[in-house]
Amino acid sequence: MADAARALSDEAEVVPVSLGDRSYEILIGRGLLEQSGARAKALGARKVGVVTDENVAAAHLPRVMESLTAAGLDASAVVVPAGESSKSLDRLATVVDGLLAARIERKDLVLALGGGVVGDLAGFAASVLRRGVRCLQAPTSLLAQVDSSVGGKTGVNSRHGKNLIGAFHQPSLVLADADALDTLPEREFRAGYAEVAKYGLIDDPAFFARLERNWRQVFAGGPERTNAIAASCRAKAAVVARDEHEHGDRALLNLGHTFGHALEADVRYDGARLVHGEGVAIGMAMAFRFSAALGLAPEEDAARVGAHLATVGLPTSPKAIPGGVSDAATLLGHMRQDKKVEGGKLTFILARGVGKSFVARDVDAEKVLAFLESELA
Ligand SMILES: O=C(O)C(=O)C[C@@H](O)[C@H](O)[C@H](O)COP(=O)(O)O
Repeated sequence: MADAARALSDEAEVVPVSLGDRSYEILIGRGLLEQSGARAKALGARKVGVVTDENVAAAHLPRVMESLTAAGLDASAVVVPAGESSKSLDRLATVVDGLLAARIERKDLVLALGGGVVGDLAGFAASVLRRGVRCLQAPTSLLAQVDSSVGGKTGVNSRHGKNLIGAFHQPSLVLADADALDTLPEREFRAGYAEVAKYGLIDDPAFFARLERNWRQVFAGGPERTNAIAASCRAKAAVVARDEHEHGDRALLNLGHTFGHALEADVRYDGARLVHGEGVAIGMAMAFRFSAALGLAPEEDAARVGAHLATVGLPTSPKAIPGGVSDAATLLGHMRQDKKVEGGKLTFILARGVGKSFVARDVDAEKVLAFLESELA
């Protein structure tokens, strides 16, 4: 890293992601968007193609463009509509076209400015542009800061399911600017909190217990929020460093996602009814209830998980989704498209208790169906 960028890092918390020659840093702190020009320059770019959405552009694009041009970089922007519907092949084509029109070259940078949708879309665009251009992730939502901007999963949705078209493309740097969370709508913040709680539920019961005690401070901002973000990034970085391409225990990060993605697909990614983090909250509560129903986890742990998520205002049942969802067989059909399916067999992340999650392969579809029926009754 160049000296100027190293000096700037002193003010931010730095979480390394160790992946050999593709290693990078996650910087967590205030005022990082204003440093995007210096950071991009330190990465050796001449041009930067910013990809963002209409809402984030209104809130943050001017200061990012100013920072890039002040650093002497040639900056352009592609702005997409906000919401999950932008994670489509059609939108990908317009983003790639915009980046090509701006003549973003191989040694330049794509800067993903936004939440999970923008990060996944822009990251995927960077992975295919001229067969691979580097990407700087500048996540502006809690969900993107603690999860989707880290680890290199990029992609778009298909009519067959969520994130079914994509690539692993690690970012070159992640700038998680705490200032961006100050103006995040409460529903978005809460949805991102589901992914924070996930890290405790996977393998860190002490972190989950701390969240149970201190969630109000996390919502309020200040050091407890920064601690929660940094702890989440450290947890994710460790898993990604062990298993970058999800051959093994990276699948643990999918806790709640098999049910959650099926619900998102079922409502056709209608964010007015269900956003991703809400789907994950319902999915995690279901994964614990399913684990209890299978006799794997104590009923009290399932109840405890549901109670905490509900306490912060997250939905915990598919019946809470406005407009309702399809029947159990249809939901099971969505799950059969999950990327963790192997030889047609369903894989779930189940738990033996809080902080004791594991990957369960070859889960009996009849048992899943019966469980879904009970959840919808
Ligand atoms: O990074 C991972 O690995 C995850 O599974 C994190 C998830 O929270 C994230 O939503 C991810 O994009 C889902 O991945 P998918 O492979 O199930 O599409």
